[in-house]
Amino acid sequence: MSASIAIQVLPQAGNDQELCQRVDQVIAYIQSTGLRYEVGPFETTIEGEDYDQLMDIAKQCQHVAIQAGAKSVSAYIKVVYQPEGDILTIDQKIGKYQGK
Ligand SMILES: Cc1ncc(C[n+]2csc(CCO)c2C)c(N)n1
Repeated sequence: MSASIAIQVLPQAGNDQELCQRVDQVIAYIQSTGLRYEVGPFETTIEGEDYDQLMDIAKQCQHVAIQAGAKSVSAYIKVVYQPEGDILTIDQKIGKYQGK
């Protein structure tokens, strides 16, 4: 595995329900990419072999939040990248905590 990103998207919203609806649309977009991902209460982690693809997905998440009705959106993004492709995977990091 070459890269992983964790992205927290915070769309502007009038209440928690609106916030959740907008974050849900961002997560649906992430699901549609077909990459391995893990949703958490603060952020979603995505991993893949193509660093540029992951960065494009991170960018597109902002557009999806705006399309979902947010007037503005903040995002906090963490990145791990290793061109040789030997990073720890999501499963290697947290599988042991999920009873896998
Ligand atoms: C990309 C991204 N993934 C997860 C969260 C955390 N989060 C906030 S609200 C919510 C539930 C939506 O129904 C979740 C999972 C986030 N902020 N941004």
